[in-house]
Amino acid sequence: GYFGRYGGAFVDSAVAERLSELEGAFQEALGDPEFEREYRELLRHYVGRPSALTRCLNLSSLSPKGARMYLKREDLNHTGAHKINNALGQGLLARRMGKDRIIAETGAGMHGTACATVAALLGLQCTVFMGEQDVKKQAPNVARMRALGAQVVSVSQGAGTLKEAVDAALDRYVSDPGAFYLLGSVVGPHPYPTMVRHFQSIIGEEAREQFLQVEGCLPSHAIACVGGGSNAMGLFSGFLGDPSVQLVAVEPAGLGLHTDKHAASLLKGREAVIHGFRTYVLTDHDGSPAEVHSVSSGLDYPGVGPELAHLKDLGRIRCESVTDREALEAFLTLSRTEGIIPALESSHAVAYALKLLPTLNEDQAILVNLSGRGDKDLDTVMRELRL
Ligand SMILES: CC/C=C(/N=C/c1c(COP(=O)(O)O)cnc(C)c1O)C(=O)O
Repeated sequence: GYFGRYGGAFVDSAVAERLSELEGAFQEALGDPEFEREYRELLRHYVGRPSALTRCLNLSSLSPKGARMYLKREDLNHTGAHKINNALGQGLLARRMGKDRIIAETGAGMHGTACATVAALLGLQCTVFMGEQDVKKQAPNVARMRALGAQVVSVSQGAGTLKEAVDAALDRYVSDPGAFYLLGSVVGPHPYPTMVRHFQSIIGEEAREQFLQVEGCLPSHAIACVGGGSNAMGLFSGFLGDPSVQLVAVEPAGLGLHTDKHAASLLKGREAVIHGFRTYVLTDHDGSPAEVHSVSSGLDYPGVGPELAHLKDLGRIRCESVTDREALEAFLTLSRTEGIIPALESSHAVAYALKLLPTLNEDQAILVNLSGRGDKDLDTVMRELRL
């Protein structure tokens, strides 16, 4: 369960026992054609895959030398983000293991909504832990989770954001041995980073085929925002074998990397253990996870996936960042130029792409993961931009 020096499972023996049972069930499911068939059938007929690859015709015209920009439309999936790809896969695994209740963490509420959706579909009980700050900031998703029958537990500890939601979910996992923890990103103890990457790899598999079909060549850059790293690993996994494709991980610079109000774990973190795995962590003076900040709840996390940490050390991915302000501006630019309202998380990838596009020439085309839709963020954007 290691990616170079990162990953592993730093948990007590009782939890280690359950994680190895989980890994066994996952490996068995991978070997069962029936599991794969049912997963792929639901991706098609329930999630609505393959998700579109949309060319930004108007934005592309902004690039003086004719470079083109494409969006992988994970915002068009059922529930409005990439999170459903993973929630569905793990939900099927939970049912296969005979579990009747799932627990989850959420920040933006997209993973929580995906879990509540899959629980309704598969007849499972669902409890979602959510920081009280995010309960306020992503209220539309709290209503959606409750409408879908999930119990949403507000977490008041600490900053009341994603880190505390994960803490609370892990506590419940320990105290309730019958619960299945449906973890929402490529983080946490082994096998979660491997399992979540597997269930998100459909993104890169489709995008590579679609891009070759429409452009007749590979993208010069594949760009994704990074919170825990699951939409990025999903996209990147389709191109790891193509060294000509520059993989760009875009982190939240919040109020600036020179402040402590950001969540750029890859760019500014140091090696440490968080939530049972070793990775780049933003820590405070005593080495514990620092309080972090991003305008987008889904990127507001002090850790990052171990595979991304390893790919950074290998030099296989480029780590970039954009500020809250740049993400908010990109939210409006995409909405008003292409008629597509992106999630604030995804707006970080769009903001970087908009800076990159003018520097490219007519034989280059870039691919941006539009990881989710921005309805949940409208109040925040209207307030922050005084619209
Ligand atoms: C699992 C906690 C993260 C959540 N969301 C993260 C997120 C992210 C960042 O998560 P990763 O892809 O795992 O880095 C990107 N795009 C959208 C639309 C997101 O909602 C959530 O609770 O919905």
